[in-house]
Amino acid sequence: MPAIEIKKNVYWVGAIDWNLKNFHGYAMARRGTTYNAFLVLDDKITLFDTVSEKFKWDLYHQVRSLVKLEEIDYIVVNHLELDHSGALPFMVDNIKPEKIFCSSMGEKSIHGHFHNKDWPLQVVKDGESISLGKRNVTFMETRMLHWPDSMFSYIPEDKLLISSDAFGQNIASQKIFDDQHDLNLLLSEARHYYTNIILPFSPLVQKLLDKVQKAGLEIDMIAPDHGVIWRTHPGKILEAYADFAAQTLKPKAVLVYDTMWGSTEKMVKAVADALTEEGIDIRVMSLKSFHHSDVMGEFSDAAALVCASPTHNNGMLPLMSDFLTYMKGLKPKNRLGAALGSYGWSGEAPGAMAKVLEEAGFELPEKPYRTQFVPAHEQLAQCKELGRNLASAIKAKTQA
Ligand SMILES: Cc1cc2nc3c(=O)[nH]c(=O)nc-3n(C[C@H](O)[C@H](O)[C@H](O)COP(=O)(O)O)c2cc1C
Repeated sequence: MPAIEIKKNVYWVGAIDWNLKNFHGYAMARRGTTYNAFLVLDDKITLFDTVSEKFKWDLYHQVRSLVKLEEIDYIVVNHLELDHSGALPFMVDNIKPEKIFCSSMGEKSIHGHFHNKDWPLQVVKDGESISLGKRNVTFMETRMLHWPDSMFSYIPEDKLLISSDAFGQNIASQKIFDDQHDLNLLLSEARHYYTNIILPFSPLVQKLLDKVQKAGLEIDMIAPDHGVIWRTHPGKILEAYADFAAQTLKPKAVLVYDTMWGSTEKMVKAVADALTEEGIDIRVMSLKSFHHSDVMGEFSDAAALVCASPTHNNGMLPLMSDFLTYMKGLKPKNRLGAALGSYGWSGEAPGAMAKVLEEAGFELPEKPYRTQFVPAHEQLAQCKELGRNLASAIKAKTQA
């Protein structure tokens, strides 16, 4: 894959990871990903970010097609997570840069990752600018978006925002610009990425968007570290982020479940029927078929989450514990929940799931509901009743 000029003398020199499914071990990438790095040819030749260690030679050859590595003067490290910094030691060895720019937390993270004290690090402050010659770079600290070290680099002369992990999507493609793809698909991938990575930091995203607006930055291109570069629709992804961060909810419910012998699944279907009859959009997802990150992607804009598991060894099934732990950590706000399941003799699972939902700040309009062994028509009718009551609460919350 050749280097691609994204602005005059600014090149994409990243790598495409076509086969990535397991994103950092906790989420699923549905379409692979890219590790984007950028090379600016100016009086000071500057490399912005690197790639995952596994792809260091891709980066090397991309850069080498434009300049000799030792001709590079500066490296900017916007984010230390290893998918962007894994190739950094290799590039530092080959480039021997005059300076490596990073945030104050970035300096700590560089030492924490590479234990290398003799790199020519230069810590930059929020709002500080450096000159590359014809261009300047202004750094904007974006602490905890999504790591303490994260920052943006803004090049005013090119109206270019290099945005680290923000505004990214996991899409592997040789078509690196937004206008080469279906916009709805991009926004859906951006939402999936946001929900699984950035959702807990939503209040900070809102502050950052405010700050960018108040600073009156002119932005006509946003270049994130994963996925496509927003050159035609930068406004759309900024708008989408405002919406994701506000957690604007739809009259929609995600029904997530696991089952051993199918009784709990029957109960879920009854709840789903009632929600559908009441006009609520639903998504039914078995944890045996869907990864926890796919469920969270669907739950992103849903007002309600229905959790269903039979009782297993006095608790819920392990896939449900896994999902609830993951979901709680992502801190979704302002949601409704319900818990139900079949049991044999002690029946703890619905109560245990309800407890986690409450701890995660969910409002539960209905008590946890359980049925002994296989639900008969009467019990399924009670599940439908639960579904109808939940639908009323969803409508009230979303004013549908
Ligand atoms: C390995 C195993 C452990 C179980 N442990 C419990 C338990 O601790 N308490 C209980 O009430 N039921 C327990 N059950 C019974 C199930 O909850 C019951 O069969 C239920 O109807 C299964 O629902 P399902 O068809 O949705 O899987 C257990 C079942 C199995 C197979």
